[in-house]
Amino acid sequence: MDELIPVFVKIGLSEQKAKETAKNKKLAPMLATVIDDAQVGDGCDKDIGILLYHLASTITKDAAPHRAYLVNKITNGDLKSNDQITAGIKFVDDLPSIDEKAFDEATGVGVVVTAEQVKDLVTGFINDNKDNISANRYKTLGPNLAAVRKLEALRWADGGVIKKELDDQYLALLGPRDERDVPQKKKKEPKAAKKEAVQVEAARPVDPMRMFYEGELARLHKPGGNKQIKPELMDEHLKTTGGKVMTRFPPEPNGYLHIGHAKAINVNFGYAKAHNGVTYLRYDDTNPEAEEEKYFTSIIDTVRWLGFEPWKVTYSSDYFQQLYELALQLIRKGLAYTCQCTGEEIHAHRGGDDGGARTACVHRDRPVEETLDQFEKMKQGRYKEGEVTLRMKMDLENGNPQFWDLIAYRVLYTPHHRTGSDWCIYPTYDYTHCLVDSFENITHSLCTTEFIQSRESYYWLVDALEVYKPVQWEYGRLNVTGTIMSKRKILKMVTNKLVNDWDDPRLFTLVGIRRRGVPPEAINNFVLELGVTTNKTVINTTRFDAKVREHLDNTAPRLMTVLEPLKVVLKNLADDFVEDIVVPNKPRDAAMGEHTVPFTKVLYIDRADFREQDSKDYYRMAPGKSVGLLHVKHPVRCVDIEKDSQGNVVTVICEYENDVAFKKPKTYIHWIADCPARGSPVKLDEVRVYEPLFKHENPEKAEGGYLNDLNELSLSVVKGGLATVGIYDQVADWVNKTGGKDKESMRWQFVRTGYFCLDKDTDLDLDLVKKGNVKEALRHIVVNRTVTLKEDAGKSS
Ligand SMILES: Nc1ncnc2c1ncn2[C@@H]1O[C@H](COP(=O)(O)OP(=O)(O)OP(=O)(O)O)[C@@H](O)[C@H]1O
Ligand SMILES: NC(=O)CC[C@H](N)C(=O)O
Repeated sequence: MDELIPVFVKIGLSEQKAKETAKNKKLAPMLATVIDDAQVGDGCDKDIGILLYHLASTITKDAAPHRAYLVNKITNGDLKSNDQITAGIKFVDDLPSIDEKAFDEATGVGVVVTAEQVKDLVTGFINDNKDNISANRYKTLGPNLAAVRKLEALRWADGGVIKKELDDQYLALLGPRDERDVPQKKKKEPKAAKKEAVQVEAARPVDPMRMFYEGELARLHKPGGNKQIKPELMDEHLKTTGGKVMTRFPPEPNGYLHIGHAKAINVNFGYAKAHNGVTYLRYDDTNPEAEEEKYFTSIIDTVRWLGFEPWKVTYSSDYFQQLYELALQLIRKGLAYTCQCTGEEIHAHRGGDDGGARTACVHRDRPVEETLDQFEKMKQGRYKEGEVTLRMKMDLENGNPQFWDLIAYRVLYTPHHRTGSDWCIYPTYDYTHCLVDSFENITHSLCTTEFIQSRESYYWLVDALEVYKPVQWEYGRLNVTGTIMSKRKILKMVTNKLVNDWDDPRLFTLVGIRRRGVPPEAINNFVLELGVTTNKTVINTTRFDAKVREHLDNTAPRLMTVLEPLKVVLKNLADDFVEDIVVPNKPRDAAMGEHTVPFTKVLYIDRADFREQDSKDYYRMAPGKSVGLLHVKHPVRCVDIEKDSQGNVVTVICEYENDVAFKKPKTYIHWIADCPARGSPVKLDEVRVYEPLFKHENPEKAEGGYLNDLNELSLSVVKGGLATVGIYDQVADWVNKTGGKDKESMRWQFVRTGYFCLDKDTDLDLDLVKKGNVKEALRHIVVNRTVTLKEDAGKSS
């Protein structure tokens, strides 16, 4: 693509860079397209050219449909830095359509940070951290530069200006670098000790709570710092709360929680915890049509399972009377009116969609008395559903689509799960959320960024009613690709029986991943380590799996199992030969305990560990070859095979090489003794192996939508698997430690196979286990594969 070189030079790339770029098969055509979009084939300002280059080299597949939009934002001068472009790509990634205001907000369009502001903020930062900087000197410069750059107020400032300011202030505080700042050469340590030191370093946990002390969340106001329309509102608030941080997690009880909610739970409970505050679990139950008892129960269960205890459990419906009384006040203030417009009329009045202006409806100026009368009739059930609403008189001039005459109340005759038929008028989210936050003295109303535009109406309403005003702060949603998270869509899969239920382990509902064996700690660490900023986070399920694996690797006992058994006979051992072998539950971790398994003449190995045709790069069992059996002293050599009438190998005859000079085998495989006297092997009645539920990264964009994108191979059930008797000790141990109620918390690494857990369909008699008879207690064993052993699962997938 040499013909592109001069074009690339014209936009400001050096000759060298242009040549390199032209050689790059992916980047060259993308940059050419971007240049085309920008219509700068004949050249442009170098600054613009560099930005276009950054766009072309970093744009993702999912952001590509919005390429032209981003190009335009660069050429019109809205996006001025690589950082803004990166934020822009992230923002449009996977979006069907773009709201310009939200885009501008997310990318810092129009935000100017002066050198003076940089100076002030850096000075403040240095003052706050003076002790540490004075003690540790220039060693702190790198980490502090990173920390300063993360300050929300400097989000869009020039990186070079920040660095220079920090360098200057370090110099002023510490003077020039001297011998104290020369990095110490590490002393050479003996090999073994060095290895240990590295391991200790790697195992040190990062404090996942750190984001609440630094970064965007650390700069939220302190209780008492949020201005009120009347100062006495704050006095009263502080008197009630004692200055405590108060947050809330407010799910709508219309489905089960999903992994995105784990982020919301961690943010709300985590922020409060980090500041010695408290968190409400508030069921946002203002829509009786979608709510069911089972969802309420599951939500609190899941919050507790994740390790959080609500300070109080409340319901928006607790406040129906209070909300109603405030609605009367709003009407009396002339700030609400009953409206008989249809949904379409309201939509049309809103304007905006096709550039049309907003218009008031004929009901907007009806007399207060008339509204009071009609609102009373709404309450008395004298209107049909959809016939009338109560609307707030917000703002018709404003361009914010979420801030205009929003609906406050509607008529619904579905009985409410808590208030029954007491009410037939129900408040909307826009009316309820901010007021209930206010009643509960919430200090920080933390929610996801799709509510940014609702912030204006939130503040309007509390101020209009002159009640305490919390602060709303938004963080980016967690989206996981390769799955579906929306409750409505999962419900559709459940009702169409495309999955077994909400807790189907293939789903990313929290009950689903819990049943799949994922430990709550892994979920919490996963969401916290992703960080909490206003950016939307899009993560692939494989990244989640990696986190789960990491946790289980440290915590799950090992067990030898074979999913597809192949019989092995050690011909040189006596028929009644039995040796007890002690197997650690986790190698090199004595604290995890051990179990004992018999080693006998007849064994089972995994069929996948045997091949009739040997090859050079194959180290497992094959005719003539010697292979190790895990935890067994000597290797075994395959000397013969027996086949059935169809030519399938049914028995592998081996010699136990206890008589020949020991030679370390290239590999060790797992095995299980056939020793009925010791209860070995233990039958695994069902091993449920899960693969991704959908075929594509983005199931919604698949042809025919997500319902047509299901992977037929997402569940396979293996029957006839076997485990060593170690399973008995491990289950007994787990029951003793945990009580054994949550079966999925019995988790293992099945050696060389994957991570598994006990499924709730397992028949386990806890009383018998407690009486010491675990063998009889464990009657029907069902296990779920939580994750494969490695990302590229190889043979275990
Ligand atoms: N994917 C997500 N990432 C982070 N927070 C989320 C996510 N989904 C929901 N939340 C937050 O969890 C809280 C409770 O949400 P609620 O149950 O009302 O969810 P929702 O937005 O209706 O969920 P969905 O649309 O996914 O079914 C809200 O504050 C919401 O913003
Ligand atoms: N402000 C919020 O956190 C919104 C919660 C609300 N239950 C919703 O998602 O609709």
